[in-house]
Amino acid sequence: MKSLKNIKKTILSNEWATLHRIDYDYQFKNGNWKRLSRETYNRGNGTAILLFNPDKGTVILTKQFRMPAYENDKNDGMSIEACAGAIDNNDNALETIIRETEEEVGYKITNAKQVLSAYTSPGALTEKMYLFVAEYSDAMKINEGGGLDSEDEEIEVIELPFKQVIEMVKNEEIIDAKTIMLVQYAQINKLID
Ligand SMILES: Nc1nc2c(ncn2[C@@H]2O[C@H](COP(=O)(O)OP(=O)(O)O[C@H]3O[C@H](CO)[C@@H](O)[C@H](O)[C@@H]3O)[C@@H](O)[C@H]2O)c(=O)[nH]1
Ligand SMILES: [Mg+2]
Repeated sequence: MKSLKNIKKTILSNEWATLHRIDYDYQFKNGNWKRLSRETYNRGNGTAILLFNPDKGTVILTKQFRMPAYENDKNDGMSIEACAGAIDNNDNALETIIRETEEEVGYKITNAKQVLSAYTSPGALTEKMYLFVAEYSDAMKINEGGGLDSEDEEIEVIELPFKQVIEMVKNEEIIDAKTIMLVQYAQINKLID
């Protein structure tokens, strides 16, 4: 454990999620102590899943408007991503991703496997993401997906050849980190030929 003491947390904002300022004494390798301050944004942990069909050579992705991406790029703000959802307080990652898969893309899966976990932005976010893969088939489709109206979600479900998705990562049409990690996991582990 790093040498840390006198940790003081102050809430700067507490609406949808919580932004803290954390002040702490930190000991450098040379033995000197210094009081430092970092802001941390806490919206809980998250899950994402790459659904793949080895017979068809396809994967299921989503497309939706993301305000933070719009704010940064000032283009249309549309983001192509693996199906993903935040983990509610009393749920675990597996329960969450099964529910999100049903709500967002309309597939009932039973075989999700966690393959990676990742801090998505450890300099600013407390969020750790649990990344899954699962095989899907047309028979598992139980609704249209699209997300919850009650949460104002408007999610387009897209089924694409995996080869095309690899090109979309290369040409930067897909620039969402969790999605790139999952696509590259699938490539490295040859989930689809
Ligand atoms: N009012 C309000 N609603 C919000 C806010 N932020 C998110 N929401 C809403 O909360 C819901 C969250 O949907 P989820 O499907 O659970 O999460 P997500 O937005 O897909 O996020 C997933 O991917 C993120 C990006 O990679 C991850 O950060 C996150 O943990 C999760 O895995 C969405 O309806 C979204 O519009 C906010 O600041 N204010
Ligand atoms: Mg989502």
